[in-house]
Amino acid sequence: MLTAPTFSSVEGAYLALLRLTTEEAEHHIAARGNEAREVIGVGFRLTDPRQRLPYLAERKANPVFQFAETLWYLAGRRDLEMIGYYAPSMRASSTDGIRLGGSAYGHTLFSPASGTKQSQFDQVVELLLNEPDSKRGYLPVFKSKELADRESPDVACLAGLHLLPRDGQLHMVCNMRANDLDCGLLSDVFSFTMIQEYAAIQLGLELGTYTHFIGSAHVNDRDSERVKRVLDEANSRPAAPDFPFPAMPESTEGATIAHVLQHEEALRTNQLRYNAEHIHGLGLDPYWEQVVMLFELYRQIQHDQTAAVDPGLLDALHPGLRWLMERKWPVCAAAPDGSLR
Ligand SMILES: O=c1ccn([C@H]2C[C@H](O)[C@@H](COP(=O)(O)O)O2)c(=O)[nH]1
Repeated sequence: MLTAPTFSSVEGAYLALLRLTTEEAEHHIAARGNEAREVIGVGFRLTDPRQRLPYLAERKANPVFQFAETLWYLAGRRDLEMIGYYAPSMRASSTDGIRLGGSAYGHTLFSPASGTKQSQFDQVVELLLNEPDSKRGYLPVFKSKELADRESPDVACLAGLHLLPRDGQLHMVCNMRANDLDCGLLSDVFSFTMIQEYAAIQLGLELGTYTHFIGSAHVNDRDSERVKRVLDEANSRPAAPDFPFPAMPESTEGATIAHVLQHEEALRTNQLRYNAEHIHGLGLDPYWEQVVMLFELYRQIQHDQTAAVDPGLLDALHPGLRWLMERKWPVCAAAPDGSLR
């Protein structure tokens, strides 16, 4: 078979790549001081790109960051202020403490390029509405000018995203020059499949397959202990948790993203606090209400000195998101008096 191996969710692909790098690494590299085991030229296909979260207690995926990064991309942003609140480690990638560079993929994709009114994304959507069979719906992200600065801490790892409407479905092929399999892959696949689903809605198409190709697939040596624990968990658990991820509502458009981000900012800056009832009254689709609930829970974790988060919010959360929140932050798994439930 010459197409990439197929998986029904990102978790299967993630585990297969971790096993490959652990057992059959081709190279040992030390680029920019990061020692890593590497395999070159790998890929996989997801038949259901909505199944974009891994349910592995040892991995502790952070759904708050995943949605924050996706919205940051979809809004075409590159400010450190927003994304640094959810991922303090990204501060090190900014040269001026204000903006991100190559890794602000959304800025490249969703904000108008200089001298134009349309973003690359809007141009590709227009192209594909006119000629769905087109092979030109490519969104380049890595820029040749990034090669000029050898000291840059932030060079795009995403080479580009290719949108392919075929038989009523929107397929996407992603090309990455490099992917950190333990730290980068999961958040990249989450955000890129969200961009794919958003694009499918704008084109009036069903969601198709997602194919991911990587030039340098690697695991840093400093992460190898965690990778071992993740693989041990996957090998020893009786069954993988199964929490199907819902579809993005068809009403989703740029204004929806802007609306969710208004609430995001108010919560990030601790100007508002919500309970589940407030969130149900915001006029958002239940899908996007879930995202505001995640931001409110994160506000409680960051800004309130609380022994336990609001149990009403946890009860209103999608069971898969709740499962992840409880494993990521002990304060989400605590009873109101702070003891473990
Ligand atoms: O979206 C991203 C951005 C970065 N990385 C990882 C890949 C590399 O481990 C590192 C970038 O290092 P350089 O290749 O730029 O040295 O970050 C990803 O996996 N995904």
